[in-house]
Amino acid sequence: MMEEIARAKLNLALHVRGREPDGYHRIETLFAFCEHGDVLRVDEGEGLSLALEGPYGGALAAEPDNLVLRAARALRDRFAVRNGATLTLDKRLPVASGIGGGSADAAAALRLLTSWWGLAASEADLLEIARLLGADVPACVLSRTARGSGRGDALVEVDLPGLAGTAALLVNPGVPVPTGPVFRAWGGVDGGSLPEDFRLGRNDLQVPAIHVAPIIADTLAWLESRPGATLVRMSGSGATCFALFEDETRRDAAAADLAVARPDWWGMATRLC
Ligand SMILES: C[C@@](CO)(OP(=O)(O)O)[C@H](O)COP(=O)(O)OP(=O)(O)OC[C@H]1O[C@@H](n2ccc(N)nc2=O)[C@H](O)[C@@H]1O
Ligand SMILES: Nc1ncnc2c1ncn2[C@@H]1O[C@H](COP(=O)(O)OP(=O)(O)O)[C@@H](O)[C@H]1O
Repeated sequence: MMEEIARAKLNLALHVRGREPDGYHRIETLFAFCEHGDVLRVDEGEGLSLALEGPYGGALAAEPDNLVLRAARALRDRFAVRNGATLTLDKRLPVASGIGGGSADAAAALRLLTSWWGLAASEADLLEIARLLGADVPACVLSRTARGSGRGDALVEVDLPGLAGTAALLVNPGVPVPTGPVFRAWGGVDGGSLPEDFRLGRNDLQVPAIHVAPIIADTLAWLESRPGATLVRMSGSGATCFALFEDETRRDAAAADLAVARPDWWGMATRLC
């Protein structure tokens, strides 16, 4: 048995620069990754199979073509693999929530099966396969801090001193928000490029996402009122919002408050990688 973590992805800032004729959007974003996420395990088996467990496994039970299996098949076909794999996904991240759960799972499958099958696949090979699976999947293959442009799949790794280890609290108000409709609700006005300091940036999908799911505004307001929060923003197309904290003590206090004040919301106390 081998296992791989599918780290939650955060967009520390996300600027939408324009809409392409094919309906996709040009974005500039800063990707960062959390210490925690879903967990994918592999064991021996005939053919490819996937079992789901964990708090959000049920939410994916009806998914006809899980991204994990799509990634596994793409890798198997590319490298003419004859062996099978029995996969188990411990789904801890809420589905369709702006933290790339599905993308991170697909990326974890590529990394895990490369080791499990002993393939001579380079990171560049995995990035190429990832691009076909979704705009966010290449960033999740790296799972390292990076600036993304184009569709979010042209990546440049960045080293931001002091970012690793930053205490963070992720909060989701329990409403699944599909990505396509949020991009389509974007107002079409280019607010300018992503500044070097992501704290001075924005998430341009915040306003359209609040339009789709108004409870996101309450989530942001709740996080903003937490002592010690230094930055509060929505991630991706929502609805998950995050707060970065001065220290873990105040992050933990906020997480404890959440469990009491909003027991029906999902929260994850973590640190940036
Ligand atoms: C918004 C972001 C920010 O990181 O994250 P999530 O909210 O999904 O986590 C990503 O751009 C999402 O990437 P991903 O979820 O892989 O998107 P895809 O499956 O490729 O596309 C889903 C839909 O989103 C829209 N889309 C996606 C990326 C992009 N640059 N422009 C778009 O317009 C398209 O309508 C597309 O049909
Ligand atoms: N392993 C998976 N985890 C989550 N979603 C998946 C998975 N496989 C397929 N999907 C589909 O992909 C959609 C987007 O998922 P996800 O990547 O979690 O969105 P987001 O990036 O906004 O969090 C889901 O609504 C679901 O239908």
